[in-house]
Amino acid sequence: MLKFRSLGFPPIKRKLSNVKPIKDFELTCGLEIHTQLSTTNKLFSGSINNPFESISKPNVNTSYFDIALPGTQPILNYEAVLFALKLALSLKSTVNLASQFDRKHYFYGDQPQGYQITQHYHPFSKGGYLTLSKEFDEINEPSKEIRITQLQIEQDTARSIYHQSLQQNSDEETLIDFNRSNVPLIELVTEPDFHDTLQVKAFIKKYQNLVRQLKISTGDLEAGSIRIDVNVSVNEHPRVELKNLPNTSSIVNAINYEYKRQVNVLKNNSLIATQAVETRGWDGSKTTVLRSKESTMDYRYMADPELPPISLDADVLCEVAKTLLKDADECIRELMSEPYNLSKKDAKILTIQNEFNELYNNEELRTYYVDTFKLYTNSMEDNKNGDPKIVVSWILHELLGNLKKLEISLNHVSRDMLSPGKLAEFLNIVHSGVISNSNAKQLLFHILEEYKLEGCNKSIDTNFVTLIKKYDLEVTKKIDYAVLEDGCKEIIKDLNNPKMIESIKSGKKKNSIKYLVGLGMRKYQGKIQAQELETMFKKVLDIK
Ligand SMILES: Nc1ncnc2c1ncn2[C@@H]1O[C@H](COP(=O)(O)OP(=O)(O)OP(=O)(O)O)[C@@H](O)[C@H]1O
Ligand SMILES: [Mg+2]
Ligand SMILES: [Mg+2]
Repeated sequence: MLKFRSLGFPPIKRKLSNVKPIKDFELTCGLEIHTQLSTTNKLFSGSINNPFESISKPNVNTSYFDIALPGTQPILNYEAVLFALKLALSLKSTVNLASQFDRKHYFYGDQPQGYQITQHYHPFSKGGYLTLSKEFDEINEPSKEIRITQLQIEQDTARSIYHQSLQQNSDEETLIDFNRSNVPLIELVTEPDFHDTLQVKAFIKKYQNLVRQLKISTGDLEAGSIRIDVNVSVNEHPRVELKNLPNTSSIVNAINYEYKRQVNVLKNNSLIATQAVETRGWDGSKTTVLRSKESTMDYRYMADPELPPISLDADVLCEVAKTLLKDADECIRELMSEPYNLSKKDAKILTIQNEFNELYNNEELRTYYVDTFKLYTNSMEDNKNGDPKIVVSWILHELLGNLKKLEISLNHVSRDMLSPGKLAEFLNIVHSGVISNSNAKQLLFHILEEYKLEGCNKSIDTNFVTLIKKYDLEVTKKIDYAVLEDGCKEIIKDLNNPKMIESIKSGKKKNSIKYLVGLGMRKYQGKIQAQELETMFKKVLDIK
């Protein structure tokens, strides 16, 4: 059996370059994006919606309707409508208060109904846009609006698995797994507004972030929760539709290839397509013809007589709009200004959900940061001391790292043992210098680990002052500098590496002093601040 998650081409690590424009030939692209919705049940049946079900368990989430037994009828799952509404409203798309379903007829093994239920004549919503910017999305123009043509709700097909038959002399056979059949999809169609690959890449990323922020999809391209067809044309010539693009690098590389190919065809005075729209696939290095669409496909669209229109009340739209979160760019901008003054990088990490993550979502993370920041800076005002930057660095580097390592959800810890107030208190203690940074990191890990071992029970001791005493983690207050100097000299002597010492002294490998500091921390069991040790090593080595 094929392992679904590993299907596709290996991701390309190098940075994807933008398309190189060829004089007098303008590239134009439009996208069709299919997004699997993470509703509990499927679109028109009560089956469990789990397109990631193990491939070794085919057809387990399948009902009679999903395999199209005659006589079975669709019943619309309104959770999918709610998800579509969230997306449409976020994209400022005008929602149709009475959209309808149509049948798109074609014959294929993974579509036993003989048609796909989609929305052709009266789609769910029309219009809308997503704005890209140079500042946040790394495009070349200061700002670029990509217009949305429409959003439509439709059902996914089953999954075809092609493999060689085990019987002698027989051809390749196709297995069909119906777990994916009837999973809800939204097809988003954009206007042909893209003129380079940076814009395409930026749009995909922003769209992925949006569906993750809305919690309507895992937004994963490689795993197939988002599948994108790209339409490519040059100047006023017909578009070519590209399919089978499993990830962003394939999309960018296929557009680059297709643009050059079409320009060459035009330079040779040939036609791009003999029929209206040619569909081509991507094999990892070139595009090849799959079919010439309109000539062979007559979908015979017709309204589905078994499904009434999706009738929505304008009040419902207002209620759903109220539940939507603030625009991600706005959140990033806010975090980059007073009082937080975060770097763009940190503000983005707090706001954007880069991957589907069960341990925290970014709304929780950002709120946790903001609450901790406020409590920490309030207490700073009382004692006129503190460094607001340590809040973000502890949350992003220490806390998140530990949560991932221990597989604990932020939601759990932030509700009880490490509320924003508790973390602010902890950071105050760290800043006061009672405990060294490295011991504080260990203490944080320790209490989280205890929490996990106790089955995430809130009865964990988080009285930091007593814990520091209990584990003897307090920094030595009265440092005898003469003793420390001897200690540092001893470390250098034991290290017995004159080459390294020379390179530190000469400034060639300045940072290697951190290695010495590490040795010092070990020697003094973290009871001396790293800074004190670094100063002493510099003194001993006569570094200014
Ligand atoms: N001149 C053009 N150059 C590039 N893309 C174009 C051009 N004109 C239209 N497009 C794009 O073609 C796509 C048309 O998608 P749409 O779903 O409407 O039709 P389709 O591809 O014929 O149907 P299907 O859903 O069956 O594939 C849009 O993404 C649109 O932006
Ligand atoms: Mg298409
Ligand atoms: Mg389409």
